[in-house]
Amino acid sequence: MAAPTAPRVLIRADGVTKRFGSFTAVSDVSMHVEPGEIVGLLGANGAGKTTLIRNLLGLVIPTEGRVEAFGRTPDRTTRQRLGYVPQGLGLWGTLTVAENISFASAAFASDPPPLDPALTALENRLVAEIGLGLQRQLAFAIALAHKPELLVLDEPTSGVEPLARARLWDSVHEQAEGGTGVLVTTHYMQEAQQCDRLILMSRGAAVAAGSEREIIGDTVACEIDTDDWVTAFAALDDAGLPVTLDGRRVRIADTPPEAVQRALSQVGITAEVHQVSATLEEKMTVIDRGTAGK
Ligand SMILES: Nc1ncnc2c1ncn2[C@@H]1O[C@H](COP(=O)(O)OP(=O)(O)OP(=O)(O)O)[C@@H](O)[C@H]1O
Repeated sequence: MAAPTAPRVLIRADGVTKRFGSFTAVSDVSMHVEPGEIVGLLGANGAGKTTLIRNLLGLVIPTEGRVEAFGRTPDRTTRQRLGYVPQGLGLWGTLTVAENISFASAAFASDPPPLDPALTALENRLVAEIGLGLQRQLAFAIALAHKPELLVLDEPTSGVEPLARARLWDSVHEQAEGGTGVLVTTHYMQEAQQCDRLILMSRGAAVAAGSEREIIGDTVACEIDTDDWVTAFAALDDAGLPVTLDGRRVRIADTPPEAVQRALSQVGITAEVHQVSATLEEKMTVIDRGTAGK
């Protein structure tokens, strides 16, 4: 019987560290993306997501470790096989919509992408003069025009209104269903559910990986039932506990109920405290607190 073949890896980082002077922006990160999967790179601002992507694309050279795109060191030929939408979108503001498309089609030897009628109507307008939402749509259409095997999207939904955000995720899923691998960064933890696999970054390091469920593991949070949620929140915050608000419900991750009750009793609040599974956001807070000062 033939040995099973290893899944084809589109892009891979192996022990990648990137330093800028004495500052370590990415610390010993290993990860990969396979065809047809959506891998989410999650982390707060400054966690190192963009720097990792820039290493993977060959735009900066790792200080240590190795990156591979389509089985080789990233270069101009590997760039032809991927679609990249950077945070700044990578469009030419002083060229028209049509000129941006021609430029990209010439660079990638591809046909012009099909455009939404709203964009077609603005073909002769300078990109700098059209709204950010349409600019994002254009950047996305251009990134897909040459039918990339891998799509790399850096914060594609940042500042995007909810409907456009949902449409964008639909397009991402459509690409993945067609076999394209997707690497997407976001600092919106709610978007984790859109991904097949997550990598959490904190202060340059990949601190957790897996599905949302796997990453949360058995971390729990306390939920407090009280009408005086303002006082409760302030008291728990003053006690240095990782307190968050879910609507008007006060939650504290990774803290024993007794410690919560103690902090509440200091301000004269007696409330029921239930333990529930932590959210991904809470898990991230717990991890961030754990890595603070390291
Ligand atoms: N060229 C550079 N020189 C010095 N420091 C840099 C450089 N590029 C990035 N950094 C620093 O590296 C850290 C990680 O930045 P990076 O942009 O990778 O984070 P991020 O997770 O993508 O966050 P954001 O969502 O805000 O872009 C930041 O502290 C940033 O200031």
